[in-house]
Amino acid sequence: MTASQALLSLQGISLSFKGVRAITNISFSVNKGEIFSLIGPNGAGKSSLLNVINGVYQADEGLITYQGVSRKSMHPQWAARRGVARTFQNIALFKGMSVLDNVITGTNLKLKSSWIEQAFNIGRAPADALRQRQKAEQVIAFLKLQSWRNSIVGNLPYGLQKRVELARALAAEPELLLLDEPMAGMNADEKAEMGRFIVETQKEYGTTIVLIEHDISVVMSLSDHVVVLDYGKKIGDGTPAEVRVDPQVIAAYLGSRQQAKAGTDQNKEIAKQ
Ligand SMILES: Nc1ncnc2c1ncn2[C@@H]1O[C@H](COP(=O)(O)OP(=O)(O)OP(=O)(O)O)[C@@H](O)[C@H]1O
Repeated sequence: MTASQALLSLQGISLSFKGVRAITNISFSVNKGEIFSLIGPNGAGKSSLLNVINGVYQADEGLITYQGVSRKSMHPQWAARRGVARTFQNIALFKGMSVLDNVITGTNLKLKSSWIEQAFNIGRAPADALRQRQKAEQVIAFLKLQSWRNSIVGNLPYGLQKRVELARALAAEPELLLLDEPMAGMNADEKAEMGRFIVETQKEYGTTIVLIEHDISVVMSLSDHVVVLDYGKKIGDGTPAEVRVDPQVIAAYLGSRQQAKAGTDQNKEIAKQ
Protein backbone atom coordinates (compact mmCIF):
# COMPACT_ATOMS: atom_id res chain seq x y z
CA MET A 1 0.00 0.00 0.00
CA THR A 2 1.37 3.45 -0.84
CA ALA A 3 1.10 6.32 1.59
CA SER A 4 -1.21 8.20 -0.81
CA GLN A 5 -3.77 5.37 -0.76
CA ALA A 6 -3.93 5.27 3.03
CA LEU A 7 -6.50 7.56 4.61
CA LEU A 8 -5.66 6.34 8.10
CA SER A 9 -2.60 4.62 9.55
CA LEU A 10 -1.95 3.45 13.07
CA GLN A 11 1.63 2.72 14.08
CA GLY A 12 2.46 0.96 17.33
CA ILE A 13 -0.68 2.05 19.20
CA SER A 14 -0.90 0.90 22.83
CA LEU A 15 -3.55 1.83 25.37
CA SER A 16 -3.98 0.99 29.05
CA PHE A 17 -6.78 1.57 31.52
CA LYS A 18 -5.34 2.20 34.99
CA GLY A 19 -2.26 0.18 34.15
CA VAL A 20 -4.15 -2.69 32.49
CA ARG A 21 -3.21 -3.10 28.84
CA ALA A 22 -6.25 -3.06 26.52
CA ILE A 23 -4.35 -2.58 23.24
CA THR A 24 -0.75 -3.58 22.56
CA ASN A 25 1.38 -2.26 19.70
CA ILE A 26 -1.29 -2.22 17.00
CA SER A 27 -0.36 -1.08 13.49
CA PHE A 28 -2.47 -1.10 10.34
CA SER A 29 -3.52 1.12 7.47
CA VAL A 30 -6.97 1.80 6.06
CA ASN A 31 -7.09 2.64 2.36
CA LYS A 32 -9.25 5.41 0.97
CA GLY A 33 -12.69 4.13 0.00
CA GLU A 34 -12.38 0.64 1.44
CA ILE A 35 -14.64 -1.24 3.84
CA PHE A 36 -12.29 -2.27 6.62
CA SER A 37 -13.47 -4.59 9.39
CA LEU A 38 -12.08 -5.00 12.88
CA ILE A 39 -12.99 -8.37 14.34
CA GLY A 40 -12.09 -10.32 17.45
CA PRO A 41 -13.64 -11.93 20.52
CA ASN A 42 -15.33 -9.90 23.26
CA GLY A 43 -12.88 -7.63 25.06
CA ALA A 44 -10.30 -7.86 22.24
CA GLY A 45 -10.02 -4.05 22.11
CA LYS A 46 -12.11 -3.21 19.04
CA SER A 47 -14.26 -0.41 20.51
CA SER A 48 -11.28 1.02 22.37
CA LEU A 49 -9.43 1.24 19.07
CA LEU A 50 -12.33 3.15 17.47
CA ASN A 51 -12.12 5.55 20.40
CA VAL A 52 -8.41 6.03 19.73
CA ILE A 53 -9.16 6.72 16.06
CA ASN A 54 -11.76 9.41 16.80
CA GLY A 55 -9.73 10.89 19.65
CA VAL A 56 -11.97 9.99 22.59
CA TYR A 57 -9.12 7.89 24.03
CA GLN A 58 -5.49 9.02 23.90
CA ALA A 59 -3.05 6.22 23.21
CA ASP A 60 -0.11 5.74 25.61
CA GLU A 61 2.23 5.03 22.73
CA GLY A 62 2.20 5.15 18.97
CA LEU A 63 1.37 7.44 16.10
CA ILE A 64 -1.86 7.99 14.22
CA THR A 65 -1.85 9.44 10.71
CA TYR A 66 -5.06 10.72 9.17
CA GLN A 67 -5.30 12.62 5.88
CA GLY A 68 -1.51 12.77 5.84
CA VAL A 69 -1.21 14.43 9.29
CA SER A 70 0.62 12.39 11.96
CA ARG A 71 -0.10 12.93 15.64
CA LYS A 72 0.47 11.12 18.90
CA SER A 73 -3.28 11.20 19.41
CA MET A 74 -6.35 12.51 17.66
CA HIS A 75 -8.37 15.34 19.16
CA PRO A 76 -12.13 14.60 19.01
CA GLN A 77 -13.09 17.98 17.54
CA TRP A 78 -10.20 17.96 15.07
CA ALA A 79 -11.22 14.48 13.95
CA ALA A 80 -14.89 15.43 13.62
CA ARG A 81 -14.07 18.57 11.63
CA ARG A 82 -11.92 16.51 9.31
CA GLY A 83 -14.71 14.10 8.55
CA VAL A 84 -14.50 11.33 11.16
CA ALA A 85 -17.99 10.23 12.24
CA ARG A 86 -19.06 7.25 14.29
CA THR A 87 -22.01 5.21 15.44
CA PHE A 88 -22.13 3.42 18.78
CA GLN A 89 -22.59 -0.14 20.00
CA ASN A 90 -25.41 1.13 22.22
CA ILE A 91 -27.54 3.48 20.18
CA ALA A 92 -26.85 7.12 21.10
CA LEU A 93 -29.76 9.06 19.60
CA PHE A 94 -32.12 11.72 20.98
CA LYS A 95 -34.92 9.25 21.71
CA GLY A 96 -37.62 11.89 22.26
CA MET A 97 -36.94 13.66 18.95
CA SER A 98 -38.17 12.79 15.45
CA VAL A 99 -36.07 10.93 12.89
CA LEU A 100 -35.71 14.13 10.84
CA ASP A 101 -34.55 16.20 13.81
CA ASN A 102 -32.04 13.53 14.84
CA VAL A 103 -30.60 13.39 11.34
CA ILE A 104 -30.43 17.20 11.19
CA THR A 105 -28.20 17.20 14.30
CA GLY A 106 -25.67 15.24 12.22
CA THR A 107 -25.19 18.31 10.01
CA ASN A 108 -24.31 20.69 12.87
CA LEU A 109 -20.60 20.72 12.13
CA LYS A 110 -21.30 22.22 8.70
CA LEU A 111 -23.01 25.32 10.09
CA LYS A 112 -21.56 28.63 8.91
CA SER A 113 -23.71 30.89 11.12
CA SER A 114 -22.82 32.03 14.64
CA TRP A 115 -24.96 31.07 17.63
CA ILE A 116 -26.38 34.60 17.75
CA GLU A 117 -27.44 34.39 14.08
CA GLN A 118 -29.07 31.05 14.86
CA ALA A 119 -30.78 32.37 18.00
CA PHE A 120 -32.48 35.19 16.05
CA ASN A 121 -32.63 33.38 12.70
CA ILE A 122 -30.76 36.19 10.98
CA GLY A 123 -27.70 36.55 8.73
CA ARG A 124 -26.44 33.15 7.58
CA ALA A 125 -28.82 31.17 9.79
CA PRO A 126 -31.78 30.77 7.34
CA ALA A 127 -29.48 29.46 4.58
CA ASP A 128 -27.83 27.10 7.07
CA ALA A 129 -31.22 25.77 8.18
CA LEU A 130 -32.23 25.15 4.56
CA ARG A 131 -28.97 23.33 3.80
CA GLN A 132 -29.30 21.23 6.96
CA ARG A 133 -32.81 20.20 6.06
CA GLN A 134 -31.92 19.40 2.44
CA LYS A 135 -28.99 17.24 3.53
CA ALA A 136 -31.08 15.42 6.13
CA GLU A 137 -33.88 14.77 3.62
CA GLN A 138 -31.34 13.47 1.09
CA VAL A 139 -29.89 11.00 3.61
CA ILE A 140 -33.35 9.95 4.80
CA ALA A 141 -34.27 9.13 1.18
CA PHE A 142 -30.94 7.34 0.60
CA LEU A 143 -31.55 5.06 3.62
CA LYS A 144 -35.25 4.63 2.78
CA LEU A 145 -36.43 6.18 6.04
CA GLN A 146 -39.10 8.46 4.50
CA SER A 147 -42.02 6.56 6.08
CA TRP A 148 -40.61 7.30 9.55
CA ARG A 149 -39.20 10.80 9.04
CA ASN A 150 -41.64 12.33 11.57
CA SER A 151 -41.72 9.35 13.98
CA ILE A 152 -40.28 9.71 17.46
CA VAL A 153 -37.05 7.69 17.46
CA GLY A 154 -37.68 6.03 20.85
CA ASN A 155 -40.88 4.46 19.45
CA LEU A 156 -39.13 2.78 16.52
CA PRO A 157 -38.00 -0.86 16.46
CA TYR A 158 -34.33 -1.40 17.29
CA GLY A 159 -33.27 -2.17 13.70
CA LEU A 160 -34.72 1.11 12.45
CA GLN A 161 -33.04 3.04 15.26
CA LYS A 162 -29.72 1.60 14.11
CA ARG A 163 -30.52 2.87 10.60
CA VAL A 164 -31.36 6.33 11.96
CA GLU A 165 -28.00 6.36 13.72
CA LEU A 166 -26.31 5.60 10.41
CA ALA A 167 -28.36 8.39 8.80
CA ARG A 168 -27.23 10.90 11.41
CA ALA A 169 -23.60 9.91 10.85
CA LEU A 170 -23.99 10.21 7.06
CA ALA A 171 -25.58 13.65 7.41
CA ALA A 172 -22.17 14.82 8.64
CA GLU A 173 -20.78 13.87 5.18
CA PRO A 174 -17.97 11.82 6.72
CA GLU A 175 -14.81 10.87 4.93
CA LEU A 176 -14.14 8.16 7.52
CA LEU A 177 -17.13 6.42 9.05
CA LEU A 178 -16.61 4.29 12.16
CA LEU A 179 -19.45 1.80 12.67
CA ASP A 180 -19.48 -0.02 16.01
CA GLU A 181 -21.61 -3.14 15.58
CA PRO A 182 -24.21 -1.58 13.27
CA MET A 183 -26.03 -4.92 12.97
CA ALA A 184 -26.04 -5.98 16.63
CA GLY A 185 -29.42 -7.32 17.70
CA MET A 186 -30.74 -7.54 14.14
CA ASN A 187 -32.36 -10.52 12.45
CA ALA A 188 -30.94 -11.94 9.21
CA ASP A 189 -33.11 -9.79 6.91
CA GLU A 190 -32.29 -6.60 8.81
CA LYS A 191 -28.58 -7.47 8.72
CA ALA A 192 -28.72 -8.04 4.96
CA GLU A 193 -30.47 -4.70 4.49
CA MET A 194 -27.94 -2.86 6.67
CA GLY A 195 -25.13 -4.58 4.74
CA ARG A 196 -26.58 -3.24 1.48
CA PHE A 197 -26.78 0.28 2.93
CA ILE A 198 -23.13 0.10 4.01
CA VAL A 199 -22.00 -1.01 0.55
CA GLU A 200 -24.21 1.66 -1.09
CA THR A 201 -22.67 4.30 1.18
CA GLN A 202 -19.20 3.30 0.05
CA LYS A 203 -20.25 3.35 -3.61
CA GLU A 204 -22.40 6.49 -3.59
CA TYR A 205 -20.28 8.74 -1.37
CA GLY A 206 -16.84 7.08 -1.60
CA THR A 207 -16.82 6.92 2.21
CA THR A 208 -14.07 4.93 3.88
CA ILE A 209 -15.69 2.64 6.44
CA VAL A 210 -14.21 0.99 9.53
CA LEU A 211 -16.65 -1.59 10.81
CA ILE A 212 -16.79 -3.66 13.99
CA GLU A 213 -18.99 -6.68 13.51
CA HIS A 214 -19.33 -10.02 15.27
CA ASP A 215 -21.13 -11.85 12.47
CA ILE A 216 -18.22 -13.32 10.55
CA SER A 217 -20.24 -14.20 7.45
CA VAL A 218 -21.30 -10.53 7.19
CA VAL A 219 -17.70 -9.38 7.65
CA MET A 220 -16.38 -11.77 5.04
CA SER A 221 -18.97 -10.74 2.47
CA LEU A 222 -18.74 -6.94 2.97
CA SER A 223 -15.09 -6.23 3.66
CA ASP A 224 -12.19 -5.33 1.42
CA HIS A 225 -9.76 -5.67 4.33
CA VAL A 226 -9.95 -7.33 7.74
CA VAL A 227 -7.84 -6.91 10.88
CA VAL A 228 -8.22 -9.45 13.67
CA LEU A 229 -7.58 -8.59 17.32
CA ASP A 230 -7.22 -10.96 20.23
CA TYR A 231 -6.50 -9.80 23.80
CA GLY A 232 -5.55 -6.37 22.44
CA LYS A 233 -3.02 -7.71 19.94
CA LYS A 234 -3.24 -7.93 16.18
CA ILE A 235 -3.25 -11.55 15.06
CA GLY A 236 -4.44 -11.19 11.46
CA ASP A 237 -4.41 -8.58 8.68
CA GLY A 238 -5.42 -9.10 5.07
CA THR A 239 -8.25 -9.70 2.65
CA PRO A 240 -11.18 -11.83 3.86
CA ALA A 241 -9.77 -14.74 1.84
CA GLU A 242 -6.37 -14.40 3.53
CA VAL A 243 -7.72 -14.00 7.05
CA ARG A 244 -10.14 -16.92 6.92
CA VAL A 245 -7.32 -19.41 6.34
CA ASP A 246 -4.89 -17.85 8.83
CA PRO A 247 -4.07 -20.56 11.42
CA GLN A 248 -3.61 -17.99 14.21
CA VAL A 249 -7.02 -16.49 13.56
CA ILE A 250 -8.73 -19.87 13.43
CA ALA A 251 -6.97 -20.91 16.65
CA ALA A 252 -8.07 -17.75 18.47
CA TYR A 253 -11.70 -18.21 17.52
CA LEU A 254 -11.75 -21.94 18.13
CA GLY A 255 -9.88 -21.40 21.39
CA SER A 256 -12.47 -18.96 22.65
CA ARG A 257 -15.20 -21.41 21.65
CA GLN A 258 -13.64 -24.14 23.72
CA GLN A 259 -13.25 -21.82 26.68
CA ALA A 260 -16.87 -20.80 26.47
CA LYS A 261 -17.92 -24.46 26.06
CA ALA A 262 -20.56 -23.23 23.67
CA GLY A 263 -20.17 -22.07 20.10
CA THR A 264 -21.12 -18.46 19.44
CA ASP A 265 -22.20 -17.50 15.95
CA GLN A 266 -18.82 -16.03 15.16
CA ASN A 267 -16.93 -19.14 16.19
CA LYS A 268 -19.14 -21.40 14.14
CA GLU A 269 -19.01 -19.10 11.16
CA ILE A 270 -15.25 -18.69 11.04
CA ALA A 271 -14.77 -22.41 11.41
CA LYS A 272 -17.09 -22.87 8.42
CA GLN A 273 -15.38 -20.26 6.19
N1 LIG B 1 -13.27 2.75 29.95
C1 LIG B 1 -12.67 1.63 30.29
N2 LIG B 1 -12.12 1.46 31.53
C2 LIG B 1 -11.49 0.33 31.88
N3 LIG B 1 -11.34 -0.74 31.06
C3 LIG B 1 -11.88 -0.65 29.83
C4 LIG B 1 -12.57 0.54 29.37
N4 LIG B 1 -12.98 0.33 28.10
C5 LIG B 1 -12.57 -0.91 27.77
N5 LIG B 1 -11.92 -1.49 28.81
C6 LIG B 1 -11.30 -2.83 28.80
O1 LIG B 1 -10.46 -2.88 27.66
C7 LIG B 1 -10.57 -4.15 27.04
C8 LIG B 1 -11.03 -3.99 25.61
O2 LIG B 1 -12.39 -3.56 25.63
P1 LIG B 1 -13.18 -3.16 24.31
O3 LIG B 1 -14.55 -2.71 24.71
O4 LIG B 1 -12.36 -2.24 23.50
O5 LIG B 1 -13.26 -4.58 23.56
P2 LIG B 1 -14.18 -5.01 22.34
O6 LIG B 1 -13.31 -5.86 21.48
O7 LIG B 1 -14.81 -3.81 21.71
O8 LIG B 1 -15.27 -5.90 23.08
P3 LIG B 1 -16.82 -6.18 22.69
O9 LIG B 1 -16.82 -6.98 21.44
O10 LIG B 1 -17.32 -6.97 23.88
O11 LIG B 1 -17.48 -4.85 22.56
C9 LIG B 1 -11.51 -4.99 27.90
O12 LIG B 1 -10.74 -5.75 28.78
C10 LIG B 1 -12.32 -3.94 28.63
O13 LIG B 1 -12.78 -4.42 29.86
